Amino acid sequence: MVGAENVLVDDPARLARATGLSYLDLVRRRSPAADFPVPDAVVLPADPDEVQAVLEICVQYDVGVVPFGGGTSVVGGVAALRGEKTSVIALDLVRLDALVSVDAESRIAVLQAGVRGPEAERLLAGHGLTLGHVPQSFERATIGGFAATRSAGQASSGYGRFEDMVTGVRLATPRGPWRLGVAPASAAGPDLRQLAIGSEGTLGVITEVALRVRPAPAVRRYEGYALPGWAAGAEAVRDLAQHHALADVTRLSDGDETEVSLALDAGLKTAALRRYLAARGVRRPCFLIVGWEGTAHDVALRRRETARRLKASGAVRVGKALGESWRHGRFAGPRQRDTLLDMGICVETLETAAYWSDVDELRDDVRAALTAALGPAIIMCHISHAYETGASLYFTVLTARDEADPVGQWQRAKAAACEAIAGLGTISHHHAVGVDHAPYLSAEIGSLGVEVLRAAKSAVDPTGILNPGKLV
Ligand SMILES: Cc1cc2nc3c(=O)[nH]c(=O)nc-3n(C[C@H](O)[C@H](O)[C@H](O)COP(=O)(O)OP(=O)(O)OC[C@H]3O[C@@H](n4cnc5c(N)ncnc54)[C@H](O)[C@@H]3O)c2cc1C
Repeated sequence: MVGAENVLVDDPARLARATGLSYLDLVRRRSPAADFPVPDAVVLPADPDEVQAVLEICVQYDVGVVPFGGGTSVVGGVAALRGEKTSVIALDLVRLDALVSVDAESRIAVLQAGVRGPEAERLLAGHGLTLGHVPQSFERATIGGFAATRSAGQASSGYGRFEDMVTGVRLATPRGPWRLGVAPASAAGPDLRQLAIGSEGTLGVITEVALRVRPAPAVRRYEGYALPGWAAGAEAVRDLAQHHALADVTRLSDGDETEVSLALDAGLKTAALRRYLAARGVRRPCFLIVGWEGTAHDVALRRRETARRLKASGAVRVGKALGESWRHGRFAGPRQRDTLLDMGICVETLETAAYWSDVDELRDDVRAALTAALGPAIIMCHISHAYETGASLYFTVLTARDEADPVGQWQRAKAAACEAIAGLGTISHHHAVGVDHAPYLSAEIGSLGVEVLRAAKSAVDPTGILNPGKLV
């Protein structure tokens, strides 16, 4: 049905689809014990009909199916868990790589699930359009993966989170095809698109996504500011968010993250910059990156208002070099992980979001929990997604790796952070639930919420073949 050449059973192909890209995935892959499950086969369908046909065969033979997009999950979302099944396949969507249609009048484009971030932008640019979804995993992650995980891109303040962009979704399910989304807004009961988005491959395989698109920006302007400390920085971002003055990219680093940027960014004249900031009363700076995209007129107008409000909040303008340096290095951070691992360092990230009234307490609690679990560690934090009501918090942690038990070391630290988060913030602002956050889901949505998700799953996937062991 998909052709023998599109069913792979060789070890390299199966191993390549066995894990995502979390620190634990990387550590396990490096370990000689290689202690992680591997799919029995990799199947590469070419289109939605082939995806549907593969699911029907998997129902018939009771085979588990792990949808695989870019494989950038950092929560165990693509782990080849079997659940109660004796066999499991990785269903790689990479061949679903087409721009299906463009409705320029409605500004909607339909993309197949396997299209990666850069290719989506390339295909849309041919029509003078952009999606504007640029997460840090942009280069590898796919349209289907973004939808399945409720992804948030770095320009979410301007373009919205991925779920804000989705106008419709097409799924293949064990019960048959399912299409959702016929109008820009609807009061026809609960919005079932929102059930599909974030379903992490447990309710169906997303084969196509209809997306709100925008004219490709004529101008991109990125610049940097410095705030005198975290509290002042968070207050400035809250002020922007609550006065509709956020730039498309709005990213506030805490003091520790700023110090690391200052130490590592060769493009910045650090000593001169420190003197300049100190002269303006900013001794321990927190950098704020702001970036606008759009027409020259729109960018100028919005930039003026953001700048006016930032000045009133005590921000000192650092200039274009800082903004551009961040923009050019925006995908580089994760590439350094292998080097750090080689040096015996444990390096991982985690994220959450909370209402403004809880943001500071949550940041303190997570830092304290990580410090108690890890001992000496560098713990950096930034806000990269801001809303009128609150903000995300993203932590980057570096510490000496416990060579005797590197997996246990991080699992204990992550559990401590999750315990600190539960009740105050969300267990995931954009990394999704997967395996790692599943134990904390009921604290957020209640045991009844988990039951509702399980009931939805048993309606569309009665024999439980889809992504065993994830989400619920
Ligand atoms: C370095 C790095 C940086 C990251 N930065 C960000 C960021 O800035 N913002 C952000 O939101 N996330 C980020 N992530 C997390 C990750 O990239 C996102 O979760 C992304 O949306 C996953 O897309 P993917 O195509 O790689 O999906 P995969 O990793 O392949 O899959 C993720 C989950 O979705 C399911 N799935 C995938 N495709 C489909 C489909 N077509 N139908 C149904 N289910 C499917 C999988 O089964 C799995 O459960 C980052 C990850 C890394 C490694």
